[in-house]
Amino acid sequence: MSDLILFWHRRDLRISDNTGLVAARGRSAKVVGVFCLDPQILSRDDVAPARVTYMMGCLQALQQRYAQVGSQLLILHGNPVEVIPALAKALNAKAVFWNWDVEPYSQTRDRTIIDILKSNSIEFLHENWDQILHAPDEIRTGAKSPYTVYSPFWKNWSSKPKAKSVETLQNAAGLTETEQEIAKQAGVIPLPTARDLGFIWDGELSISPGEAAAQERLEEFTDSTITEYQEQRNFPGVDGTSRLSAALKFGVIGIRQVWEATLEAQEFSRSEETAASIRTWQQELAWREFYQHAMYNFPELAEGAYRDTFKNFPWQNNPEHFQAWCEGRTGYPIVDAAMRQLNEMGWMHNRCRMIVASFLTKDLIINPQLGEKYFMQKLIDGDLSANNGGWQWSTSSGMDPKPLRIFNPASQAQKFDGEGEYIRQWVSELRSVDTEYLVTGKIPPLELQSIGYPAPIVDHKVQQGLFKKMYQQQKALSSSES
Ligand SMILES: Cc1cc2nc3c(=O)[nH]c(=O)nc-3n(C[C@H](O)[C@H](O)[C@H](O)COP(=O)(O)OP(=O)(O)OC[C@H]3O[C@@H](n4cnc5c(N)ncnc54)[C@H](O)[C@@H]3O)c2cc1C
Repeated sequence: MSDLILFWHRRDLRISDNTGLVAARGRSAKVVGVFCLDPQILSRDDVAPARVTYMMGCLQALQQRYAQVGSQLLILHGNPVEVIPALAKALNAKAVFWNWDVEPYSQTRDRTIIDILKSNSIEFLHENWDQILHAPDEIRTGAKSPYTVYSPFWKNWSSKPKAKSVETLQNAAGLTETEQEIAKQAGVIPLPTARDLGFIWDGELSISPGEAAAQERLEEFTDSTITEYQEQRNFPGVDGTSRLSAALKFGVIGIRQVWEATLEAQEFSRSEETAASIRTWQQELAWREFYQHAMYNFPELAEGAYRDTFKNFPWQNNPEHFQAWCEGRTGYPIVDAAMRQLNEMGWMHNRCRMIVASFLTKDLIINPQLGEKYFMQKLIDGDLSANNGGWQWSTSSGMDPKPLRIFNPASQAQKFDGEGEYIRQWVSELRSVDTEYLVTGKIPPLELQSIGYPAPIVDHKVQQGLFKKMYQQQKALSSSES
C-alpha cells in the first residue's frame, strides 16, 4: 500500500506544470488534492465576488481533473491551521506537500502549520517556488540585496536560465471509500458555489474558469495577439492583451509553461517588431515577479507607502469625491469609462488602471489605500503584490526612482482612445457626444445637462498645482525629520 500524500492547493489550481504536485507524485502513487476555503480570507471586506466566482469555477474544474487521473480534490472550510493537520491526522497521511507563497499572511499561516505537522510527526514539503520563475533569493544585486528598481531587476532576471515546465499529473491513486468517509468526518465538504458562500456575480468573467480555458487563452494569445502587443497593449478599446491575469493569480496555468510559449513565439517571429512585442510581454511577466519579490522582501509594503514623503501625507479623502470615482461619475470620461468597466467586468485595462489611480491620488488627493482596497473588492485578478505595486507606482510612493508621475486624463484619452471608442463602450450617456468633447473632457454645459452626465468634479490643472505644492511640503518635512 502506498503512503498517502495530501497536496494542498492554494494559488496553483491545476495539475499541469505544478512543481509541488510533481514532487508529491514522485514520493507516492497515492496523491490526493485538498483545498481549504479559509474564512479569514473570505470574510475580509476586500473580496471581489468576480474573483471568488472564478476561483470556485476553477476548483470545480480541478475536481474534474483529479477525477480523470483517478484521485480526488477534497474541500475543507475552516481555519487551515486547524483543518489541514486534522485531516492529515485523520487520514493517517504520511505527508502534506504544498508550494510556497510570497504573501505575509500565507507565510505566517504556513509556519504555524509546519509546527503542528512536525509535532504530529507528519512530513511536509513546501519549498517549491511554483508561481514564479525565480525564487526571491535568486535575484539579488551585486551587494546581495533585493532589487528596489525594476530595470536592473529585469536585466538580471531575464539573463538567468528558466526552469522547464514539469509534467502533468497523469495518474494517481485516490482515497478508498472508507477513507472518504473518514475525510467527511474530518470536515471534507462538497464543493460549494460562490453564491453558497455569499458572493454573487452575474457578470461575464474576463476568462472562463479552469485549466483548459487558461491554456486555450495562452495558445490563442501567443499564436497571434502577442505579435502586436507592443503597439496594441496601451489602447483600452482594443483587445490587445492576454487577459490571463486571473489565471496567473490563481495559478490556473503554470508560469513555466507561459514562459515556454513566449520562447516558442520568439522562434517563429519573423520581424524585429514581433520580437520586440514578445519581449515586451515577457517584461510584463517580469513586473509580476518584481512585485512578488518586493512583497516577499519588504512585507511592510502591504501596510502603506514605501517612501517617507508619502507616509504621513495629508490626503483630503473627500467622501463624495471617492464615491464619484468608485461609481464612474467624476465628469472625466476616460476615468468614468474605466471605473464602469471595473464595476461591470471585474477587470480593467492596465492603461486605465494607471489613469484612474493617478486621478484618485493626484487629482482627488485621496489616500491610495482606499483605491487599492476598492480594486481588491472588484478585480477578478486582484492580487496583493501586483495591486499594491501598481498603486505604489501610480502614487509615486513606491520603490521606483521617478519621483512624481501625474497623468493628464485628457492627454491620456487623446493618445490612447483617440476616437472615444472605449469611452462610448462604457459610458452610455456619452455615446452620441462628439469625439473631440469626449477625449478632451470639455463637454458644453448644456449638452451635459441634456445627457445627464456630471460636470468635472475637480479642475485637473488646479488640483495638479495643489498636489505638487503638498508634495513639496511633505518632502521638505520628511527630509528634515530624517
Ligand atoms: C493600479 C494598478 C493595480 C493593478 N492591480 C493588479 C492586480 O490586482 N492583479 C494583477 O494581476 N495585476 C494588476 N495590475 C497590473 C495589470 O494592470 C494587470 O496585470 C493587467 O492589466 C492584466 O491584464 P492582462 O492579463 O491582459 O495583462 P497582459 O498585458 O497580457 O500581461 C500579462 C501578465 O503580466 C502580468 N502583468 C502585466 N502588467 C503587470 C504589472 N504592471 N504588474 C504586475 N503584473 C503585471 C499579469 O499577470 C498579466 O496577466 C495593476 C496595475 C495597476 C496600475
